[in-house]
Amino acid sequence: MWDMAIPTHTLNDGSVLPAIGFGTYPLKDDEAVSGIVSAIEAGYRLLDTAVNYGNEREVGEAVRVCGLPREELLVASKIPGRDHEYDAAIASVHGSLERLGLDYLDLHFVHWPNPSVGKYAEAWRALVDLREEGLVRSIGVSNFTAAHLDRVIAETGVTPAVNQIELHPYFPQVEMRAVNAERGIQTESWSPLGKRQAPFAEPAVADAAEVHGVTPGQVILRWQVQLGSIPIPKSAAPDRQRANLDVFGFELTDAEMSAITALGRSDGRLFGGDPDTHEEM
Ligand SMILES: NC(=O)C1=CN([C@@H]2O[C@H](COP(=O)(O)OP(=O)(O)OC[C@H]3O[C@@H](n4cnc5c(N)ncnc54)[C@H](OP(=O)(O)O)[C@@H]3O)[C@@H](O)[C@H]2O)C=CC1
Ligand SMILES: O=C(O)C(=O)[C@@H](O)[C@H](O)C(=O)CO
Repeated sequence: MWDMAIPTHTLNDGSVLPAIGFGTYPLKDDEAVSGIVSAIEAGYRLLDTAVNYGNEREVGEAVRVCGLPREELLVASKIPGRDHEYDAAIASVHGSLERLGLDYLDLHFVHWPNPSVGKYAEAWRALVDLREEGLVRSIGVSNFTAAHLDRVIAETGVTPAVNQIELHPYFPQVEMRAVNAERGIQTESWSPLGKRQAPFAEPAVADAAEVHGVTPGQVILRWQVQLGSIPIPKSAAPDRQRANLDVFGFELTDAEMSAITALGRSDGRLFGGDPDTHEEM
């Protein structure tokens, strides 16, 4: 599908995702279109957006002007918390398609469970039906715990293909990665570099960077790849976009992997986004 030497993961529905994707938040307007086009030129094929990022139009525009056929790109978006009721969720996905200017999505997520509202299983049922219709190729969830996953599986008999969760060295998600793997769900990592609090100076990261002759960012993304999760780093800068993709030419040792995972801490979440309590409408 894509010509670069990027490994792939086959999902539980048979679809294939590249081992790394491109995060588009908070890119907007012209910076978003040019930034996404340069990411595609660098070799990214999986583009991650959401209704709440307010940039679906820009993502669609980048897909149209980048010069690649639509089918070589994988576009993912997300249903916001305010649209969890079944009909609203269906309308939300149609709205995403309209803003993107696309006739199908490759992947669509329930963005957050918002358990106090308690309707995430309705949004999931809507995605199951939209996949049947062919409007969405693969369906996933984001920020779901084991209990949220088990509820949607029990209610629909359909297991999400992907669970996109916060995952970076300060929050390595050992337990949730196992929860996903036990259910045959592919993990994706949001804020894979740790956003602006990136742990680039941590000795576990900096020392590995020196040993392998790469940057700290590349070490963290390689750690993500070796964990088996799909990171979706965001960068507006073409040089960092290229560097972030260039993580398939070296391998971290078991000791280096463990030392980075050991940076995890109980208060490691970036903004306290605990899926059991965080409300994102
Ligand atoms: N499902 C969910 O709830 C969530 C999903 N997401 C998704 O995850 C994506 C990525 O997460 P995000 O929060 O952006 O965090 P990232 O961990 O991807 O970090 C992005 C930040 O790091 C900088 N950066 C990128 N590459 C490098 C590098 N090699 N060296 C130094 N700095 C670098 C970027 O700046 P610059 O642009 O200047 O390079 C930017 O400030 C989002 O874009 C979004 O698609 C994010 C949060 C929640
Ligand atoms: O970016 C996303 O996908 C989110 O879900 C937001 O929570 C985002 O990370 C944010 O705005 C954090 O303050």
